[in-house]
Amino acid sequence: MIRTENLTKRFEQIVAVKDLTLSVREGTIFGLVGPNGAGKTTTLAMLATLLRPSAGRAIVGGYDVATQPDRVRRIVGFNPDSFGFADDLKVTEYLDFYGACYGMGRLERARRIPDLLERVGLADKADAYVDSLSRGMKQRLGLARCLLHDPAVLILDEPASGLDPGTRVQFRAMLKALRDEGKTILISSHILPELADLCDEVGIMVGGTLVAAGSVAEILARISGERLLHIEVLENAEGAAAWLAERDGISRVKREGRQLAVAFVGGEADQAALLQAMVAEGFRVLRFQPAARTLEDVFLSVTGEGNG
Ligand SMILES: Nc1ncnc2c1ncn2[C@@H]1O[C@H](COP(=O)(O)OP(=O)(O)OP(=O)(O)O)[C@@H](O)[C@H]1O
Repeated sequence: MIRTENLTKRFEQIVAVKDLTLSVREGTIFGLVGPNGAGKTTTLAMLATLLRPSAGRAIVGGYDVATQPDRVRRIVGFNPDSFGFADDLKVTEYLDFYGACYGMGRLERARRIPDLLERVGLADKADAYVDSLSRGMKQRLGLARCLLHDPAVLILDEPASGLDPGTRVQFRAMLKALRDEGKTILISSHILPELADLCDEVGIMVGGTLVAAGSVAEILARISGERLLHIEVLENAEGAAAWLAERDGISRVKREGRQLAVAFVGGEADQAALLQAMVAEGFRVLRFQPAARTLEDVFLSVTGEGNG
């Protein structure tokens, strides 16, 4: 449903998105995750036809975003990361305005808007001013706005940011229901665990490049050779970090006070040997523990963050 080939966007000196090739199957949720500045918003804006690619191609629902933007707009609902202005509009008026922008007739708008408000749980807010809504309610209103013209594809930029956990769970359930109705959803976040439960597949972007893509399980399996060890030493943590960084099988060491997080490739025997070597070197080891593998570890491993 969405396919990009070597999609690239340059802003003068900056390459915001570089040779991005990905595909999203119809009726699935794809999460684009990456740290700030990774190029997520730029990618989504190109797919929503708001920015023109500098090179490469993007096809949405069979239409090329560069040469058939009108076609693409008809089948895409885009929710940007900022809500924008609602200048003294009430919820219903707000949706009515956008419905008119989409070319919907008055009767169609009058029929569809109450249904949509019901669907996103805002029926009791139909006459409230948009500016008076909470952040979570605004997100749901943004979703309703995306759904006005019943698009096959939803492109949502950081929709869950700033929501409390309960609201996030509700929002996720809404997106899953839309997916189950056959919609294709591309969603971005800078927090992997936020997307992991929701998405059928995720792509991890760093510095404009896609560094990993697949199901969370596949990405986990890809880097499964590596483990994170939590080591704590009684003193001289700086010396221990420097010593560890020179050892075979250790790709990264991060120190915080006397705690060390060490990315290590090796089995149990290798771990035992490392502990022995540390002790033999004179480091007083207080704790030596392989971490349970969390999604955050995966993210840090593939993005290479946590170096140092
Ligand atoms: N209009 C623009 N002009 C110049 N540079 C831009 C423009 N838009 C984005 N960039 C740059 O492109 C890079 C990618 O930005 P983008 O907003 O796509 O990242 P992001 O992954 O969405 O980040 P965030 O999570 O912070 O929203 C950044 O270095 C940014 O400064």
